[in-house]
Amino acid sequence: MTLKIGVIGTGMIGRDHTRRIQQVLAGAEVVALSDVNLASAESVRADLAPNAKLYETGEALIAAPEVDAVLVTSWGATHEPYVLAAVAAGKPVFCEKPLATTAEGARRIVEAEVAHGKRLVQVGFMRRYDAGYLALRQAVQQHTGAPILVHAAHRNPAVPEAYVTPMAIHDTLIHEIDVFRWLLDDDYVSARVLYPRNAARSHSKLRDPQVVVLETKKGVLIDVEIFVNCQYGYDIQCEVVGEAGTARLPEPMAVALRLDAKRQSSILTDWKDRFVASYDVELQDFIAAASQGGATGPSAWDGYAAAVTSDACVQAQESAGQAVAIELPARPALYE
Ligand SMILES: NC(=O)C1=CN([C@@H]2O[C@H](COP(=O)(O)OP(=O)(O)OC[C@H]3O[C@@H](n4cnc5c(N)ncnc54)[C@H](O)[C@@H]3O)[C@@H](O)[C@H]2O)C=CC1
Ligand SMILES: O=C1[C@@H](O)[C@H](O)[C@@H](O)[C@H](O)[C@H]1O
Repeated sequence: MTLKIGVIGTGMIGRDHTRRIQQVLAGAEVVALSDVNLASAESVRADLAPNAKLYETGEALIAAPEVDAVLVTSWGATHEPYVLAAVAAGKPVFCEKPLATTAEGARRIVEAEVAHGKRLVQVGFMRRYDAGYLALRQAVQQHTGAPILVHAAHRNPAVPEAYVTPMAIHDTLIHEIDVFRWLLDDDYVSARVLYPRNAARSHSKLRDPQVVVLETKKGVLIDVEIFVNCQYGYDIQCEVVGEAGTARLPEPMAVALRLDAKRQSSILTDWKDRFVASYDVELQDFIAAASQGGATGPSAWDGYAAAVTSDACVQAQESAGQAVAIELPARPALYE
């Protein structure tokens, strides 16, 4: 069976996911496209999916009889209504992060899915599929002993002028928020945010870098540096300190050069290249589960937990170093 997918939002990642479905992955085909900017959908159709039908609205695409499953890759604030519409239609839906821009919005999706009685939603937390993070998790489970500390960094070379302080949480830290719950099999109890002086390349609406300190239920302390104008590259770092030893996220493969009296190797600059294989595996996983009418991988509950945590982190950004409590209600049985 070929899974017939409709894509809502054909910008940077919608285009890239369409490319992987059409050219890299097996078992699926993009049959429908929609974007508020129809010219963008038209261009993706011309370049990648000539047989796809264009829809003026995401709602019409979700309702279309030829669409078996939906990809939501539009702007974050538009995700919630599309995911709710897909769940109401009983269609599996892959939603890029964030699941919703507020915890209440994500909670509404959890409630709709629980009422439906079966998982339909996968959230685009692709790091869970990254070979490096999978190896790190195995090392933590088998070798380091119980984790005590995590030191991490999320560095982007540069961001556009429109990127402001809370986006460091909603847009960027959200990946760490999810991956550390998964890596440590734990949940958060509090968040703090600390600021050094602003980097010279920043501006009045962006505190950069910043350090987020998360504490977990099991007592692990996690410090994450977010530095989105670090200039030198796209650099994701993570070290877990356990009772018996430490484990570090592997560096992406890079040729080791000895040249001009220096040892050197390149650092990536684009998140698309850093996680290219993980995006492939997460979407192949979606195709497999959606072909059976369901969903797997990062769930709506994970999207909700991330939204609750990111709301607390944004509050902590405004609380001058004070800890902000993080509390989740009981996890519904659907997500056990
Ligand atoms: N997992 C990951 O590593 C990444 C995830 N993302 C997430 O993917 C989403 C899209 O990001 P980008 O592709 O970078 O943004 P983008 O701005 O390049 O593309 C978004 C597209 O959505 C369209 N759009 C906006 N509102 C819409 C609506 N109501 N209905 C239909 N289309 C609408 C826009 O016209 C645009 O073409 C965001 O939620 C972002 O956080 C983005 C980059 C990486
Ligand atoms: O999701 C992503 C972007 O939206 C975000 O802006 C970047 O900071 C992240 O590294 C990337 O993975």
